[in-house]
Amino acid sequence: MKTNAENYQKSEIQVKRMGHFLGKGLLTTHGEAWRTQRRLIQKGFDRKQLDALSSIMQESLTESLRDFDRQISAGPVDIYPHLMKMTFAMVARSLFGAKLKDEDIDLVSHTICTVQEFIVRQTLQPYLNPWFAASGELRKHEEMRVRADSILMAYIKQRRNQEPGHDLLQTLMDARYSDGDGMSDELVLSESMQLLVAGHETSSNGLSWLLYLLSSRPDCLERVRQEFDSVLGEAPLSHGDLPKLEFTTQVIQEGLRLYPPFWMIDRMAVADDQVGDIDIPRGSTVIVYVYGAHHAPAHWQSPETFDPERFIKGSDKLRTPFTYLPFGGGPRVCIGNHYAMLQILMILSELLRKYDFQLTPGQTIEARPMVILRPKQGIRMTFSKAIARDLSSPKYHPVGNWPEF
Ligand code: HEM
Repeated sequence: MKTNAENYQKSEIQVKRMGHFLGKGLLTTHGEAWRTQRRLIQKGFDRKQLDALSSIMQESLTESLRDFDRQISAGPVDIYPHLMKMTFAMVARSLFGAKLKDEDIDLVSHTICTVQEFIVRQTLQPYLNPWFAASGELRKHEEMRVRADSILMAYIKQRRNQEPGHDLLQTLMDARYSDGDGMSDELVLSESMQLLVAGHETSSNGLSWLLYLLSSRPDCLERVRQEFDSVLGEAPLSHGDLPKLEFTTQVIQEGLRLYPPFWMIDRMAVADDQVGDIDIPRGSTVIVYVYGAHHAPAHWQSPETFDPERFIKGSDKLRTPFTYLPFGGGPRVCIGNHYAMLQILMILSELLRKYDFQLTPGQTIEARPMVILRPKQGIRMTFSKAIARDLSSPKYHPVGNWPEF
């Protein structure tokens, strides 16, 4: 991932299969083309830009919570699809601006989900590819993509004739190559689509596991609530609040350790190589087993225990490099990692402010390692309006009585 990273390119599923539907962009290119794009797009995720995006994100969240409020009043819900809807709307509006219409968000989200599932089928059952082509399955998915493209392209064309926005679309449009040229509309579109794909099910997945973990740890949940109360008071969260939310950040880091959304990262060796005493012939698929590294007893004390304190400030200096890598590592480390942390903290702060929540009893929660580490049968929870809490009465599990995971 770092040493000799150039020798390990993205695997066929990403470059060939995803590239067929998504065109060229950060996820599907490598070499000089990738490096140039990465440099330009990175600006969209710097501190100044995240400050500017905070208000669009907050606006989107307020809108999503209205819908969520209606859903939870009818009884227990599987939080997974709800959080996915919430985070996707947020990423989509961070890209295309607060005015992006709900129906357009829904159509693009549905397209991405359906096309992604199709790509997985193409990869797991490659012998069916001739049939997919002959039966019209392939064309059906291509047409879906064309429809989603045309919707997003209309926003891009419109923006070319409008006042500049404070969103990621503007960053993509304003970016300039060394010769002074900007990206074509087609490239802006495929980079936008790739950011939507990459940000689609990642933060929501992390958040779902986090709520599950917190529902079993009232002591941690209470500390998180107290930290939000003391840092934010009644105000909405903005990017500048992040360094003050130390414990909550540790809780999120520990959640991403136990349940890394990207449980593995795949690469293909371009040329022969050797790592330690292992020969890696050209063409080998190499899997970076993120889940394994995060749960290895050699690197983590009681690895299955939920213990946010292991991420106490400065602890990373004592850790063996690359034993904690929820966002990957090296030059292709997640470009949206700071955005994702902001997004998770923002949603968590509002959910805790508005609701108390409990895990619905009697369900088995299991992880299912698909492209992302999904909960196999979802995670059902009951939400009720948060009541004023009496913090003086010690009603929670004492530290030391924590359940194991
Ligand atoms: C908790 C949330 C997230 C997690 C755990 C996560 C994890 C990752 C990982 C592990 C990689 C590296 C993949 C590889 O090396 O093959 C990656 C890459 C990437 N992520 Fe994220 N991600 C998250 C959220 C996001 C969000 C919200 C966005 C965009 C808005 C995003 C955009 C990207 C992009 C564009 C890449 C490819 C970067 C490149 O190859 O240069 N991610 N992510």
